[in-house]
Amino acid sequence: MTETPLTVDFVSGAVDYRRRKGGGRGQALPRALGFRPGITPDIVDATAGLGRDAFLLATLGAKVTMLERNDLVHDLLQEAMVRASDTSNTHAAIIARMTLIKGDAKDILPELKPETVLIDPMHPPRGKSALVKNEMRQLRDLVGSDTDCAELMRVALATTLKRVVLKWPRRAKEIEGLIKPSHQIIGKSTRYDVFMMIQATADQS
Ligand SMILES: C[S@@+](CC[C@H](N)C(=O)[O-])C[C@H]1O[C@@H](n2cnc3c(N)ncnc32)[C@H](O)[C@@H]1O
Repeated sequence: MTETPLTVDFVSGAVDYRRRKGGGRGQALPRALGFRPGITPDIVDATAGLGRDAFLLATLGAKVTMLERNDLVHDLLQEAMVRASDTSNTHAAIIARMTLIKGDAKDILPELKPETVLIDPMHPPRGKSALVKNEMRQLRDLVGSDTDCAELMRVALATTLKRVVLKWPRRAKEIEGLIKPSHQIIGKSTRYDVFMMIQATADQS
């Protein structure tokens, strides 16, 4: 059977379902990033990928700057943003809150000096690889394993003003050499490690 090519789609399927039926600000990701009643952070998504997290955050009202270093993934995102904008006023309003930049976040974050950063690198391969979703496997085939994610975390922790959130598989090995997170939000398969900058500085002293 031929495999469907990797696509980015903000108007149908799982992404659309999550927009319409998802748990809003109560979901683990927005909570980890500091969404509160009346507070909507501006976010830099340093590892944009297929844009699903960024789109969800923009749906919840956040301005999201997406960084993606892979040329093909960047272009898929850009095309999907144009298609979504043309679909409806609702989608156009969400996409208007999303900005896409091509390049390596390790170089761009120091220029942006962001307040809140999300980092979701390609995760280490799981033992039960058949369970890895098809599109994630296709993305991994394209971009590789993000073996520099420890360095990306170090740059993010050094340049972000308020909060860095690392999205990581719940049971995966820790990234070596990182300071301890201020707190964690643990879901069924995913864990969010939250690094608050004031505490991160205090921990290092
Ligand atoms: C696991 S995917 C992110 C999935 C994304 N959170 C989503 O909701 O679709 C990781 C992506 O981050 C990109 N990436 C990894 N390290 C990066 C870096 N230092 N700068 C820019 N992009 C990076 C990879 O090319 C890949 O497309």
